[in-house]
Amino acid sequence: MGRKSAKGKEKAKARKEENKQLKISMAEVDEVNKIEDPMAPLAAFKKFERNGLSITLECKKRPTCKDEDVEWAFQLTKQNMKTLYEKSEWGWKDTEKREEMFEDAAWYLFARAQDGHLVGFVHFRFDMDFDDKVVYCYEIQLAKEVRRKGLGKFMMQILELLAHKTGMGKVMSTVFTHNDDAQGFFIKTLRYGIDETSPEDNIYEDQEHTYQILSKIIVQRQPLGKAQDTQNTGAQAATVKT
Ligand SMILES: CC(=O)SCCNC(=O)CCNC(=O)[C@H](O)C(C)(C)COP(=O)(O)OP(=O)(O)OC[C@H]1O[C@@H](n2cnc3c(N)ncnc32)[C@H](O)[C@@H]1OP(=O)(O)O
Repeated sequence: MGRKSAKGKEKAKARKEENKQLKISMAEVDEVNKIEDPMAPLAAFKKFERNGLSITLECKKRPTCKDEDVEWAFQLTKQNMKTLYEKSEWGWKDTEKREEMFEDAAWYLFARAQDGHLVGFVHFRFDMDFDDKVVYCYEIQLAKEVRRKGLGKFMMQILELLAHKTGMGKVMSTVFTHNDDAQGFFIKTLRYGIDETSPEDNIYEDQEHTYQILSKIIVQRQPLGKAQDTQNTGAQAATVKT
């Protein structure tokens, strides 16, 4: 066996560095998933009082949610999305969707009306997507009576703030190309772009897909160590237009 070339050594070193960084990132995501209430430093975002709505927002990890609340979220998702899923390459399967929504790794941002009944939710996760630490929005679903009043935008802005506070690099979501409401909402209003991992961005992919992966980069303006610094809350919130 001959000697490895200098180039080969450099590549191996770079790969080792990448693996090391990946392990660090994974450990950081694990730490974030242990936070009890990631919205604690975002008190100003726990109320939405606008356009005739008076809504309370609460952020919970799935194991601390009531089963009946997650079941309500599942039923709303089915009501809003079943037809859209049936038009996609995935189809709709009650068991699969329910299992996904009940997984321990799920986080919920619930929206409640003044009398306590649920009107909407976001199911999201702090996770790794390839090499990136991300907040992945699995689902945003609102009841019909509270739509087009700014609540969806407000909830997605909370997700961006959570990503910022916890040092995640982007917020991602998967959206059907035939869901005009969601396309308008994510691309035009929230200014999400097509993620590099979206199937149409893959030059080796010639199959047509009915979904796109969208994302928004979160610019980190402070070191991760200060991610939970509550004194910065006002300044962070001010950077987000609601
Ligand atoms: C990752 C996923 O979960 S994809 C699936 C998304 N969920 C669904 O499709 C379920 C049904 N829809 C909904 O639950 C909601 O309508 C959402 C989440 C899409 C949007 O939430 P809303 O509270 O209704 O949106 P919000 O009022 O914040 O809208 C802000 C802006 O987004 C845009 N927008 C919102 N809904 C729509 C729509 N149906 N069509 C086009 N643009 C829209 C508009 O510019 C709107 O501003 P405007 O009302 O002043 O024109």
